[in-house]
Amino acid sequence: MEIFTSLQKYDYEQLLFCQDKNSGLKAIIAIHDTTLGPALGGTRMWTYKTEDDAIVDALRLAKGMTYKNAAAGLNLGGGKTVIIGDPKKDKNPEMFRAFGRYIQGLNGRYITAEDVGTTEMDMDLIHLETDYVTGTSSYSGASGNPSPITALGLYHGMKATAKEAFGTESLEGKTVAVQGVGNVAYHLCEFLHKEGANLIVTDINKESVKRAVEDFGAKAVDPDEIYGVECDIYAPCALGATINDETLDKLKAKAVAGSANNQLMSTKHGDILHERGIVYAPDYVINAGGVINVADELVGYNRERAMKKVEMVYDNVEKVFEISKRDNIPTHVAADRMAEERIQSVRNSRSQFLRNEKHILNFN
Ligand SMILES: NC(=O)C1=CN([C@@H]2O[C@H](COP(=O)(O)OP(=O)(O)OC[C@H]3O[C@@H](n4cnc5c(N)ncnc54)[C@H](O)[C@@H]3O)[C@@H](O)[C@H]2O)C=CC1
Ligand SMILES: CC(C)CC(=O)C(=O)O
Repeated sequence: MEIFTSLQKYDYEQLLFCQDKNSGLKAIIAIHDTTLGPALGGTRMWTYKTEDDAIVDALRLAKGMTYKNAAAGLNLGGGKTVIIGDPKKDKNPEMFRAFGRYIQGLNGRYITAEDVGTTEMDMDLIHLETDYVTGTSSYSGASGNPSPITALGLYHGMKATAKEAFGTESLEGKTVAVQGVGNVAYHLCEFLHKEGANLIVTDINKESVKRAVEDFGAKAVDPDEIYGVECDIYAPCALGATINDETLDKLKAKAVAGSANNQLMSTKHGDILHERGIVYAPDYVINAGGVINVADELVGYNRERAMKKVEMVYDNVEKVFEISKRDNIPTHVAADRMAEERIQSVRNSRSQFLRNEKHILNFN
């Protein structure tokens, strides 16, 4: 891969490769843009087929965080880490401590949290080496695992999506097809079940499927079947790029609203959803609940205030639909416009993030 060509294409600031032989750490930290503030974004641990796949994932996820944080109104830039390895087999405490020291070396340009494959316990280990970590469990001002709060934001955003697609925000009697019932989607299913929605679920992990079937009366289907099921809303909550050439023609849903990052394989697929009249709630707008919650730690965590901000996911999703209709553009373009306008307005007055005594990180 031509690294600088890739960085220049979407204007990335920094890409770091962190290696620790002792613990087996192989981490890639991508910092996309710090115009709005320090880059905040989670750490994913995953078994990538190639190192290039890991780099591409880190880059795509970091850019998504820039847009997510901007669209959510946070004074934070975008970054993300991927650790190469199997989260079930390759973790050890020294690995996360070594990673924490690399984060500390960035002196606040990057702050981390959980993502797929990492847990509160991992964040606690990172915290032994640096304060630039959120979503920890046992420290004063910690907000814990963000997944249930991401689910809450997603639920609010799904209601805004239902209002746009069906004229009512009620999800009672609606059928939601959930792909991947992990940390976020399990809690989403709980909210949906309480409201009286019908659930169709799938996961490559049979235990997760069993739990959703037993706890919420969900109907289970095989992973490949989820795209073609009769449903009102398709909720992609596993990994990215599941809206692609192959799956689009199978989709029967009238709306797409899920937690996964980078749901569209390419922007072309967002255009096709728009042309077909399928209401798409842009991923980084609807899944911002978790980052909104952990960001509150940076100003002294207050759960009540954080929950109020997470409710705003409804308004943000609604705003995207309004821009989309006003300008007659697909919703993914509308969301990008909303985020880019905010970044540009700040960029006009200052450029890269520079820590100063007025900044959010200097809260005491
Ligand atoms: N955890 C959080 O607070 C946030 C998560 N996200 C995104 O939401 C998505 C889900 O995150 P988590 O629930 O934390 O992760 P998770 O790892 O707990 O859940 C993902 C689930 O998807 C399943 N899965 C993977 N590939 C699959 C496939 N091909 N078909 C069906 N199931 C499959 C996994 O077995 C797992 O149960 C990820 O894309 C993540 O980046 C976004 C914002 C915040
Ligand atoms: C704190 C995390 C929930 C942030 C993140 O990495 C994400 O929203 O994807």
